[in-house]
Amino acid sequence: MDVMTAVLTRRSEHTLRAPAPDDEEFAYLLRGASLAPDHGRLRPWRWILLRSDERAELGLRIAEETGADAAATEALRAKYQRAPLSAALVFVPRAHRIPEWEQLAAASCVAHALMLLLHAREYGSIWRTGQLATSPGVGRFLGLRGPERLLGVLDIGTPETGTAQRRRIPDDVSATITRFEELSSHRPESTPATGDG
Ligand SMILES: Cc1cc2nc3c(=O)[nH]c(=O)nc-3n(C[C@H](O)[C@H](O)[C@H](O)COP(=O)(O)O)c2cc1C
Repeated sequence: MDVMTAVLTRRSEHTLRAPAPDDEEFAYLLRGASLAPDHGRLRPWRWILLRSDERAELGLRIAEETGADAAATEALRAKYQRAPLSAALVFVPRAHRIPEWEQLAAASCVAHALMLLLHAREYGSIWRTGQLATSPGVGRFLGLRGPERLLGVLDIGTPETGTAQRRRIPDDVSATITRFEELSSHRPESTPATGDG
């Protein structure tokens, strides 16, 4: 699959079944994704893979925190078992002259590269955040340390409908592009030099 096709046909997949990549295949794909732009090559991220019952724990931690009743707890438990693999993306900011926002951008780039590589292998994925990303209980469960921050999980598996070339027509985003020469006519006049300087 060429890159443009991958970009045009990837979708966030809400319904994911087995199989998902095993640990070895995930590591292989991540190795490729790790070549995404990364100022300073700081690799400010790490991943925690959750499978089977481990995923349910995410929902249970949120249920504990929100005081969910039995039915809501069960719903949360099921919610976080939707996909065969949940790959938690942990942002690991490095103490470095490269500002933190650039490191966060690098972590986002690696996630997108990974999603495209998964898609090219006919896996589906969706980046999920919500309560999960801000829950202190989930952070403790995942063993986050110091300044680390959970950026969410990539749910990964095989899309129910297959990845059959659901090519999309991209929106017209030309209005977001300005040619510099168009800007210049609106620039304020430079103040003429006065006085005897
Ligand atoms: C940082 C981030 C967080 C997201 N969190 C969620 C989420 O919590 N739940 C969800 O259904 N989708 C989530 N998404 C997926 C977006 O909703 C999705 O990418 C968007 O609707 C466009 O759909 P597409 O990926 O199929 O093109 C997230 C995407 C990003 C980049």
